[in-house]
Amino acid sequence: MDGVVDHLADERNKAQFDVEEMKIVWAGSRHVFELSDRIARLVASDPVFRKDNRATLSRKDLFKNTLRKAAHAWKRIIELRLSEEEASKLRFYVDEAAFTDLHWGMFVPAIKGQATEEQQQKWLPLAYKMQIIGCYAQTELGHGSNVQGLETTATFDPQTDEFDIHSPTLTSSKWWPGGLGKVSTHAVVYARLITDGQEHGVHGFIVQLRSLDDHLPLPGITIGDIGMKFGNGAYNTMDNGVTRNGKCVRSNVPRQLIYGTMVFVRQTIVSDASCALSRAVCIATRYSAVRRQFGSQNGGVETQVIDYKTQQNRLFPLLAAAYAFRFVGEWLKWLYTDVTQRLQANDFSTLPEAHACTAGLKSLTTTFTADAIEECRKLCGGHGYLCSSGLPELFAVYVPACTYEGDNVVLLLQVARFLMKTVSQLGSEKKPVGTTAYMGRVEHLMQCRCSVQKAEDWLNPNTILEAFEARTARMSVAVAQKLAQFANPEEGFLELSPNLVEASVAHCQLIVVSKFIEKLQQDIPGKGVKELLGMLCNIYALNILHKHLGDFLSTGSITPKQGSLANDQLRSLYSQVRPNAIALVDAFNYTDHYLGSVLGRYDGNVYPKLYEEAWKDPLNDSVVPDGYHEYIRPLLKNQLRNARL
Ligand SMILES: CCCCCCCCCC/C=C\C/C=C/C(=O)SCCNC(=O)CCNC(=O)[C@H](O)C(C)(C)COP(=O)(O)OP(=O)(O)OC[C@H]1O[C@@H](n2cnc3c(N)ncnc32)[C@H](O)[C@@H]1OP(=O)(O)O
Ligand SMILES: Cc1cc2nc3c(=O)[nH]c(=O)nc-3n(C[C@H](O)[C@H](O)[C@H](O)COP(=O)(O)OP(=O)(O)OC[C@H]3O[C@@H](n4cnc5c(N)ncnc54)[C@H](O)[C@@H]3O)c2cc1C
Repeated sequence: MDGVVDHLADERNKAQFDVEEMKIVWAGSRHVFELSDRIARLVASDPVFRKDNRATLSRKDLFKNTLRKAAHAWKRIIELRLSEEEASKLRFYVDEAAFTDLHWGMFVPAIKGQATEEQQQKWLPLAYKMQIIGCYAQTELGHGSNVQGLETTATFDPQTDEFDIHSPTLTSSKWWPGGLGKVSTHAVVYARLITDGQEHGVHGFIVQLRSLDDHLPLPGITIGDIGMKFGNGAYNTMDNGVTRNGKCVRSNVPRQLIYGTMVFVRQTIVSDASCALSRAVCIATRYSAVRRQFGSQNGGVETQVIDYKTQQNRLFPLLAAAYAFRFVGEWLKWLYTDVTQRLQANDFSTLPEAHACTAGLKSLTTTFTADAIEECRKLCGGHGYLCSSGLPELFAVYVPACTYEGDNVVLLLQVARFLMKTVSQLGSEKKPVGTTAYMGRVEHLMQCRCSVQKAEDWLNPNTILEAFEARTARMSVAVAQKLAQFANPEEGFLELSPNLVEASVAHCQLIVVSKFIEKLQQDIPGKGVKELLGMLCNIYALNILHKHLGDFLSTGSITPKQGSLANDQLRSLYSQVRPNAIALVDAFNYTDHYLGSVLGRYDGNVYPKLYEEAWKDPLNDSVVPDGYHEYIRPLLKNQLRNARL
């Protein structure tokens, strides 16, 4: 900021907490903060990583530019001898969906999680050095959610000791895998295993797709890109592929681990949600402090839009959710590490819970984040619709997260199965543990009464927790009782699926709230840091309570009066957060390069930069547009009737 006027300086001076300490809390540790900060600056200062031209590039140029960036990133990783952690941060800050996401994010983890020792020794060194590039080829044209319905077959031929991978139908073409269309040389292909004419369900197979000499597809394999996707630049930096046929090398692992890569990636998606959400919130918050509309008295300045209660009511719950998702993401990472260690010791006992938590939280956080990015666009008024705000592209890149790695509704139905199983086992030897431990107090939760009498009573974490637990337990038990009335449980499950999904959402919201509350029980240094986090936790919880009041009231978990008091408390919390809003988004420590938004600039110098940015549009290369002589002039001169268009 040297020599630059900080238009948000007054806002920063209002902060009542130690922003530098909050940056460490957000990053997770001082080590991660320092590493992230260093790598973010490295990326921001490298001209190859510029991204302000993405909206105007053609698909081919966009894609080639992504290849250039990926190659440059790899070069820098080698030159600077970056660690795995640093390299992954570098790719994060380059901020462009690319085949490398799938290589490092799914292909390598799939081999690590599902391949035998021997296979790992063969493939991992090649993958680590990027001497092969891999992708994750599960989804087909005809089946995505229904993994057991995949049609690709892998038939073992004992004579050649090979598997014949076959796409027997058009709908069995692998369709969607990122990186497959144009870049990947190898894939983990999911196919139905057939030996001796017998089927053994879906397994993963490492398949070479392209020659390592000239990149041409190997004989019998047809590969291409599936076409333009939603948004202009956005996800179109990625090649998503279609392929048929191939040959492969044998794989043999326990059935439960076949889905392991999805559990891993869903866990990373929850942390990613806090990144995408915080980014949108940072843009909307800074711009809301810069933007002024109405309220001028005697020719004085107008009101900053962030001071309107409606703006706060829309924005601050999103800010609170960004922090909430950060902390639940941290916890989920711990849960995943724990389950992985157990699996290595052949202990599968916590896998169902890990599956339910990753599936449910992936669904909850991505749905919320996608909606929140769009809300942030609206919070920025008309300028939010400009590509230079960064929000349209962020939305277009982010929104498929609601679909990939499991459609969000399909995933909530998985949580519902887990919840119903838990309810059905109540009263048996098997006691609910972990995130369902509260079900162990179901008798109390079914009849307890919320004690809130005045608005401030809602600041008690135990009060909030019990209201959320009572709501979820009562919704789950109610739907379980309805299910029990069906002679055929699967028929009942289909019929009641909307109620089941609602119970799952309630359960996942409870997890997020409880993990935020647990975070606040830790030692958190820094003046005012814990206090501010406490306010955000309360905003997150009370806003859900307000938005889902129907659930809380219909289950009798709170009274209408208590619901109204929660809303009063929310308004008071907004006033307390308001002076800290800019500092709370500064704590994300995003560079202007990463934010990619004129509206979210650190210095708040929005208007001159918007004006400057507009002139860079290719349409402004000439004053009189191309096409004037053919189409505008004849129109104006009334010569269209004779014109050849
Ligand atoms: C290091 C840097 C990291 C960076 C990260 C990079 C991320 C990059 C992001 C890039 C962007 C996009 C990539 C996108 C990739 C993809 O989309 S890959 C394809 C993903 N596909 C899906 O997610 C499909 C969704 N469908 C399913 O998961 C299942 O098939 C479904 C469970 C919904 C259907 O199940 P059913 O047929 O009903 O049941 P079945 O399969 O028979 O299961 C029986 C049994 O197994 C339990 N189960 C199910 N899933 C899991 C799991 N994942 N883990 C553990 N256990 C699981 C299920 O609960 C049943 O248990 P039960 O005890 O018998 O009830
Ligand atoms: C950008 C992007 C990247 C991707 N990358 C990859 C990749 O790298 N590798 C890969 O293998 N795949 C990839 N995919 C595919 C992705 O995993 C699937 O699209 C996803 O799992 C959803 O499956 P589907 O498309 O079959 O949806 P469908 O299952 O056809 O869903 C359609 C609708 O049906 C509903 N529905 C489906 N089943 C049920 C049910 N049982 N009960 C109630 N409702 C139901 C859904 O909620 C949805 O509303 C990618 C997809 C996208 C968009």
